[in-house]
Amino acid sequence: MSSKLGRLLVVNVKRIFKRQYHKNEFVRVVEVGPRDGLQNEPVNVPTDVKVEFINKLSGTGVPSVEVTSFVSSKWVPQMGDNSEVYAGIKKQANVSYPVLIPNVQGLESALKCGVKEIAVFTSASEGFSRKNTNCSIQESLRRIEAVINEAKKHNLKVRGYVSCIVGCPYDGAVHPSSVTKVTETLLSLGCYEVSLGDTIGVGTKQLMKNLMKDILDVTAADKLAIHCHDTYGQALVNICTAMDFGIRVVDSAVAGLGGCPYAKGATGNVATEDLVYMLHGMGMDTGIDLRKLIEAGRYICRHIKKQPTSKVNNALYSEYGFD
Ligand SMILES: CC(C)(COP(=O)([O-])OP(=O)([O-])OC[C@H]1O[C@@H](n2cnc3c(N)ncnc32)[C@H](O)[C@@H]1OP(=O)([O-])[O-])[C@@H](O)C(=O)NCCC(=O)NCCSC(=O)C[C@@](C)(O)CC(=O)[O-]
Repeated sequence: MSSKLGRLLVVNVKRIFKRQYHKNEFVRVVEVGPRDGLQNEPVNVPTDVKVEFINKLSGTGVPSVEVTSFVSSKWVPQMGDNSEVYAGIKKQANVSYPVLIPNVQGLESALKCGVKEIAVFTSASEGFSRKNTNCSIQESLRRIEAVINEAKKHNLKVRGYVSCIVGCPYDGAVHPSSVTKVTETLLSLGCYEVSLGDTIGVGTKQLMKNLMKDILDVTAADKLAIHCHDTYGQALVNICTAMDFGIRVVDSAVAGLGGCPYAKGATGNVATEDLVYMLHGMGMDTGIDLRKLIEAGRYICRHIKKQPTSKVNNALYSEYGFD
């Protein structure tokens, strides 16, 4: 057998094994409701409500809750109480509390609060990068490098985000190779994991497959997470597709909260309740208590005067009425 054929066989066997789900396999859910969920909320959410919301989420068994962002409050006023929120929450030993950081200025403020994990963010499309962070992708990567160099001195864990993995509200379709290139750069700069964001929820199963094939040629699945907005109702399908390729970390927001202020028309993230219901139905383990999650979703929705968009939340609530 030629060595080329041998290599091909190994790659394909690895792919087949990656597609298998094992009973009770752990899927790490990253709850982004307090940050991605609330950042675009027009109603002013009082700091004590955010703190109570995060404490309730911490009690559900979710291993990671993205708490807030240290971005400019002129750009995102809703996150202006970042330090107070971070200081106010009860930190549980088994939960990570990452915060979103755009630049060294944001990192310096976050360090004063004693954060242990941060998330940096860029985009696979130029148009979104400019609207969201007022700079090109290249410039955002330079900022990220400076942030990571500083973060390393303080032993912080750094997670990365790439937005617009299939489509951009300004530039249209995004080619997988743009996502792969930015993801590789983030990993090489020192991110322990990169979350791939379908910011405007335009992804379909086929687009997700194309992306996975491209990106997994150069990156291991255990370095990736998936972050799907549900604008077109495709989020769970796209998450399953990413999981078929071996991804086991999924971002979501309780009650389906969310949307990015710089991605017009983008609605909420996939709802954590719907995700957890699906994963448990697949025999997978998340460590999350669905009932407590529903209560956390109901709590925040009462305060922002919205109905949860989570189908599971609404179905179970109307059946059992617990709260
Ligand atoms: C990146 C900047 C700051 C550049 O904004 P800029 O205006 O170009 O920044 P600048 O350096 O020229 O500074 C202008 C002013 O902002 C201040 N400033 C500067 N930095 C900070 C900071 N860190 N914290 C507080 N203040 C800050 C700075 O001090 C100055 O204040 P002034 O002198 O005018 O009073 C701005 O564009 C920004 O804050 N953008 C963030 C936008 C954002 O948060 N978007 C949503 C998050 S991303 C997302 O949702 C997608 C994701 C992650 O969920 C995944 C997905 O779904 O795809």
